[in-house]
This record gives sequence, C-alpha cells and structure tokens, in this order.
Amino acid sequence: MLTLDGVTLAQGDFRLTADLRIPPGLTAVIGPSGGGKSTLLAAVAGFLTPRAGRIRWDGDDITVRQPGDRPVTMLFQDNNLFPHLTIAQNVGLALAPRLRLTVAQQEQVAVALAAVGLEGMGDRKPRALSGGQQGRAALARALLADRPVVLLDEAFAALGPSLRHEMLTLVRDRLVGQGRTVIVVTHDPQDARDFADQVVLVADGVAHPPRDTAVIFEDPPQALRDYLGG
Ligand SMILES: Nc1ncnc2c1ncn2[C@@H]1O[C@H](COP(=O)(O)OP(=O)(O)OP(=O)(O)O)[C@@H](O)[C@H]1O
Repeated sequence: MLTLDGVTLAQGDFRLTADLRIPPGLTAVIGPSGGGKSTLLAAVAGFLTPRAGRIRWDGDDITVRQPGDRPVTMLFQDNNLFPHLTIAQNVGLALAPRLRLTVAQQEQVAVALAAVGLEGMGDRKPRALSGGQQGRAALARALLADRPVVLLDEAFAALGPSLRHEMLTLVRDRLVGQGRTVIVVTHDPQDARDFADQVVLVADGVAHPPRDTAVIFEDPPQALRDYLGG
C-alpha cells in the first residue's frame, strides 16, 4: 500500500497537501489544470521532496529515497525511449541497465513485446515506430520492470481517444492484472469512469483520498462538480 502521511508539497508559491492511502488497482488522478496532479506524482516518484510528512510503501519510509531506489516506475507523455537504442534494448533496460542480457532475458523481452502487440519490432529504433507503438514499447518496459508502483503522467494524452483507450486497456489487463498499483493522471473524466477502480481528486490545494469511481461520479463533491462543469 502506498501511503502519503501528512504530506505538504511546494513548487514556488504553490502548495499541495496529501494525507491518503492508495491501494493496488488503477487509480485515476483528476482535477483542474494547475491543480497539482503532476506535483503529486513527482513526489511519489522522488523528483520532489516533501516539505512535511512522510511517503511510505508497505511501511517502508521512502520519503527521501532517490527515484531509482524507489519501488516506482514512471511513464511520461514523451521521451520514454532512448532514440539511439533499439526497441528491444529500450525494453531490456528494465532487466539489465548495462544491456548485457542473458538468453533468458532476451526471451523475456520478446514476450513483453508480444504482450503489447509489438512482436517482431524489437530491432527497430523508436523513430521507426508510430506514437502509439512507442507508447506500447514504454509499457513493455514497465511490464518487465520489477516495480510494484507504476505512474503514468498523461502518458497517452497525445494519442487520441481510440488509441488511448487501447493503451489504458493494456495497462488494465497487463499491469493492474499483475496486482500493481497504477496511478494515471488524466484530463478526461470519462477515462477515469471507464478504467479506474478509484479516483483521487486534486483541487484547491488538496489531493483528496481515493474514492470508489462509481461512488464519486454518482455523488460528486463540490470541487469535482466545479471541475466537471467547467
Ligand atoms: N518548477 C516550478 N516552479 C514553480 N511553480 C511550479 C513549478 N512546477 C509547477 N509549478 C506550479 O505548481 C502548480 C501545480 O502544477 P502541476 O503541474 O502539478 O499541476 P497539474 O494539475 O499537473 O496541471 P496540468 O493539468 O495543467 O498538467 C501550478 O500552479 C504550477 O504553475
């Protein structure tokens, strides 16, 4: 379980508080632009140190751990892949940072590529893939990375609705299916309705504790009404 215990985050004059627990499954983070969604993810990933409070994973205090030492992997909207490496090498980084893959690890890479629909494309460079295929490759790397928490900061925002749905379906089937804690920032409340088990609303300087998706949309709190209506 990921726990943010009395956390205060600061970026310039901006302040965000978070006192919440996120269980395994798919959690959507929604709320107005500039509300602090990326700030929240940056703190979990280790790119931003809280001003106050503690961040814990299964009881371990990870508040000041370096990003690479956290049980967390993150997908961004762009630049998830190294352009000079092949797709197989990019995915293989999850298993061997120096890319000396054993035969068994090469097989694991091939299986992960097949799982996201990129069978046979391992030898290509990222520029020889479409945007959607690049997103799939990044997802394959997350599949192989042995990290229980996966953060997606609008990773599929550029893809358009139908590809985005395909990717979110893959995330659900593959990552959530493995019991991971997947946290997705989205600008589309319908994505949250369609894919998320629970919703964290980030508004007015507060990251609210997750609520069951069906429940929060059935009876939205005022901050969510304001966001949905705006
Ligand atoms: N490096 C920074 N220095 C100062 N202020 C910052 C910095 N980064 C972000 N902010 C401010 O922090 C606030 C929260 O930004 P954040 O990117 O977390 O919001 P968001 O909800 O992810 O927004 P969006 O939906 O538009 O991506 C904003 O007011 C932003 O201007």
